[in-house]
Amino acid sequence: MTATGTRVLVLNSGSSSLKYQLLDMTDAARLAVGLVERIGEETSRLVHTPLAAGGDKREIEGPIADHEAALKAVAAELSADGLGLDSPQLAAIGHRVVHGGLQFTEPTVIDDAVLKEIERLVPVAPLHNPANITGIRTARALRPDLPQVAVFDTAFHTTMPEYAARYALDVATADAHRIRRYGFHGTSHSYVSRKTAALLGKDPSEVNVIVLHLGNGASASAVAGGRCVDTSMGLTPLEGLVMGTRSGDIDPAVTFHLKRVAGMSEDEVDVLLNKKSGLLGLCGDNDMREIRRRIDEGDERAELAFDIYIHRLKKYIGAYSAVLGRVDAVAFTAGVGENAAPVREAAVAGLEEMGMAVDASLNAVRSDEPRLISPEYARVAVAVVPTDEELEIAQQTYALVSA
Ligand SMILES: Nc1ncnc2c1ncn2[C@@H]1O[C@H](COP(=O)(O)OP(=O)(O)O)[C@@H](O)[C@H]1O
Ligand SMILES: CC(=O)OP(=O)(O)O
Ligand SMILES: [Mg+2]
Repeated sequence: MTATGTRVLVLNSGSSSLKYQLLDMTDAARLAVGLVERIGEETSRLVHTPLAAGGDKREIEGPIADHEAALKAVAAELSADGLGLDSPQLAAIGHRVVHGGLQFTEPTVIDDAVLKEIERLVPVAPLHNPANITGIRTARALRPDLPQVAVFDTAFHTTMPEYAARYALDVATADAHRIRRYGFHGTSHSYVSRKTAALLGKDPSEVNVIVLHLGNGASASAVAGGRCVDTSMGLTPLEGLVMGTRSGDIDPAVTFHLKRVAGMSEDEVDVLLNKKSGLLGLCGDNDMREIRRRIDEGDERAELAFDIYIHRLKKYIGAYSAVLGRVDAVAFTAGVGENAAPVREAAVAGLEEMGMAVDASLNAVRSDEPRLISPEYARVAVAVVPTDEELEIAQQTYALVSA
């Protein structure tokens, strides 16, 4: 496939948001960036910045019913800046697709068969794959002639050894239903682990990195010499760390208990664990900024929620240190990891015996650049490494269509 244009539109559809970037791949310049949030609510908001047109940020408020309406609104904003989807300079549209199962280990041009497979995986990514599918269908309807490429969150984790990926479940049952650890946020874990190696002046093959992707969804991964060897999310993006609204690890028997003793239905348990738990369930807020503000005012519920979040994070740092044997770096990324200095400080506090420490003044620096926050004497580099899933998706998409 040979692309005629050099631009790629990247769509990152979340359960209630749509993030997008239009890039020119000749120099990876961002021409437009934006976000639609609170899709499906009365208070939806589109924030669009036409960087190429030198235009100011535009904010449009008002209800946007679903991801189809969101993408059409984005297309209209791009058109207004002369960057519309009808442009002959557009080479492809790259989609973040959260669950690719075992079959998708590489970026893939989307045809009907691929779309069908992504649909088959909806039960194991119920918050994410439906939004991704709507994004693909809408984009295809707008530009049926253009290649659409899926870049999967699960792809980077397919290198995990069998003993890390397989649950200790009856093998026949697990295999019949393809139940195993898939892991997510892989595009970010891959990008950030490579950037961390570069920050240390090393090749990815030379370093062992623990990546902590802390956004609304959150996951940890152990990356040895550039390959993922373990990660905290599992069959679905519910396992592992405490998240904005998801519980992360719990005793699976809690689910039987909720059904048998608390009388909840399957769907109610699903909604409880995915949407009403995590930081939100613990203290009523899922935004780390708000939690820190409440802690500063002496709010004990917010403080306990923070402590539970940090305790889980610490457990994974410990576990992945043992899995890797030698850790060269711990990298914090995504909304919370990049911005919340108190989270980084608390997660590493007390780990001096493991060679990990945070320097308070380095940790307080705000920057969009990858940076070290550990003191010089520390054996393990602790770093803040901003993720860029959109750039990574654009590069993988363009590589595929221009090959
Ligand atoms: N300045 C900040 N301080 C603390 N937390 C922040 C800050 N900015 C953003 N966050 C956190 O980042 C989260 C969103 O992260 P992000 O990576 O954008 O998530 P997602 O991609 O899953 O939507 C917010 O819920 C918020 O808690
Ligand atoms: C997989 C996942 O949890 O993604 P997000 O953080 O975008 O919700
Ligand atoms: Mg994200």
